[in-house]
Amino acid sequence: MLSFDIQYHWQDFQADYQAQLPAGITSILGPSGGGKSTLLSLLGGYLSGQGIIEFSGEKLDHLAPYERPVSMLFQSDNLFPQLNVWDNVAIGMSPTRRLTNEQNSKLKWALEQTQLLGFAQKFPEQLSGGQAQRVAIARVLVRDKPVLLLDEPFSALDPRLRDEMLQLVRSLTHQFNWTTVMVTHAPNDAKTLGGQVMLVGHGKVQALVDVQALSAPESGSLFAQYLGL
Ligand SMILES: Nc1ncnc2c1ncn2[C@@H]1O[C@H](COP(=O)(O)OP(=O)(O)OP(=O)(O)O)[C@@H](O)[C@H]1O
Repeated sequence: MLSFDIQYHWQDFQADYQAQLPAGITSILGPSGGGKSTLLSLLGGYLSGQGIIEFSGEKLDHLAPYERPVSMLFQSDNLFPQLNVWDNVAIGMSPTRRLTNEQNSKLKWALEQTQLLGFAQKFPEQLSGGQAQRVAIARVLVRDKPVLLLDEPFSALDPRLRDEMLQLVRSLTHQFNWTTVMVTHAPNDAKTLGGQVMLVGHGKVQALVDVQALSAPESGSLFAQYLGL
């Protein structure tokens, strides 16, 4: 269970987020500027607020990003351009990229899972957008953290590839029992991922419901308003 009760201010923006998220997938939807990315950055430790963040009973709020049981994937720039695919993943396990035999096997396994075995020697500039995001997912796999935060990582991909990536995140989340939280602007992404959806607006968690509610939102509900129904 990932639970949080966080207060955060920045200039005119005042946020106060509370929720409890079980293992599985939660997609965050909501209007632009409503505070979705801010919430993700607070959970990842890239911004600091007041309050409490707990994962499985462990308090995270005083931990630096790298000490948290969390991996984060951004829309782009997840890779080091000067390192090849193998090294971009290796750095997730060891800053020096010197790996034990066991770590080497794990890296190979992660490249297999993300269908990148043939790309190990390629550099980021030689990859398509989808391949680059798969490398970032391979790094998430070797880091082996139970919480995965995604900030619109697939929004620049064409629909078919985007769907493939969402399916990959969905199956890895279930396979490894991750708590995955993804910000998106597309209600369809949330439907593909399954799980639950959280509506964030005006710096607050306004609703948290099963994703099926998106297909038939109650008239007058906040989700219906957000979807323009
Ligand atoms: N440290 C910060 N630096 C710059 N802006 C910040 C910071 N913290 C909060 N904000 C502001 O917080 C508000 C919420 O932004 P945020 O990016 O979280 O919204 P969002 O829902 O993710 O929007 P979008 O869908 O457009 O990405 C904005 O007004 C933003 O300018």
